[in-house]
Amino acid sequence: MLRVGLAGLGAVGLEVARRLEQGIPGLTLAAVSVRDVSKAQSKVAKIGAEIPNVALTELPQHCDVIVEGLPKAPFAEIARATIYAGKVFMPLSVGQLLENWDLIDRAKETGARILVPTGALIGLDAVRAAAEGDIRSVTMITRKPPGGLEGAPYLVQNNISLHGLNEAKKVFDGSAREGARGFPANVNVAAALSLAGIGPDKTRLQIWADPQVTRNTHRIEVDADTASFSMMIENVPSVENPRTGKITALSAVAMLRGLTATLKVGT
Ligand SMILES: NC(=O)C1=CN([C@@H]2O[C@H](COP(=O)(O)OP(=O)(O)OC[C@H]3O[C@@H](n4cnc5c(N)ncnc54)[C@H](O)[C@@H]3O)[C@@H](O)[C@H]2O)C=CC1
Ligand SMILES: O=C([O-])CC(=O)C(=O)O
Repeated sequence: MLRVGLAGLGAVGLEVARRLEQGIPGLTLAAVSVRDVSKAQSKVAKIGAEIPNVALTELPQHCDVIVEGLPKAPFAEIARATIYAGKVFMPLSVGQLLENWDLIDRAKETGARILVPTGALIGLDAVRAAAEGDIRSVTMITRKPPGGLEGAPYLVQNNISLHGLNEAKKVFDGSAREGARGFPANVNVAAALSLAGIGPDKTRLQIWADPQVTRNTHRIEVDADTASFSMMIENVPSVENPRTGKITALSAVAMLRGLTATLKVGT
């Protein structure tokens, strides 16, 4: 049995916990790290009892694989602990991976692996395949309801107000790296896309605050020597955190399932 640990039990962690508790062959939920154990227990009864709640830095001692579903601030703590312990690290806060890039070299030394799920996105298999050839450009255009973008550091720093918006407004146009830094709770998908393709500085990103959309929408356009393709996903917001598409947690579940599956489909 592969022992899975969950860092954070919000929209992503909670759904992964529920799915693991329902049963995934070859995987067991071994430990969690949450701040409010009684709240977690009200959602998944075994937490705090059969499933221990431990400090972030201790989680890797109990597990083989850690799924990270935290806000930006505690990311580095669990990422470092997992990678230093030589375990498998599955981050959802992918933008923070760009901010802690030394971890890749550290993982090479310790034997840790960093597996980034497709998350709230689409088609990273095609982007990775195209990257084996020559990709000329990758552009992502994200549209979110204004409320989902409120409070983003880039908006605050640039005095961009979304109050009373009644038509779509482009609030960012730049690289995936700058976008992930300025909107850490919104475009982890752009960071993942950039890592699958041509990197965070060459991947272009636009972010629109759009009062007409109710779903977080990401459109990707790729131009490569092997193919040109465009893809779009409209994410149903999760109940626990409307900024996070429901599919995000399920992408992590699908990746976990692939760790032990006999038949694995997709790149
Ligand atoms: N890669 C992707 O495609 C996507 C990534 N995300 C990112 O994934 C991450 C998780 O997203 P959600 O589950 O929606 O976030 P969330 O806000 O619903 O949950 C985060 C949880 O972490 C807990 N937490 C905070 N500090 C903690 C600490 N020190 N120790 C233990 N727990 C702590 C909070 O109490 C909360 O329950 C976020 O960074 C989000 O931006 C979200 C959507 C898509
Ligand atoms: O759920 C989404 O559509 C994307 C998202 O929040 C992120 O990438 O951080």
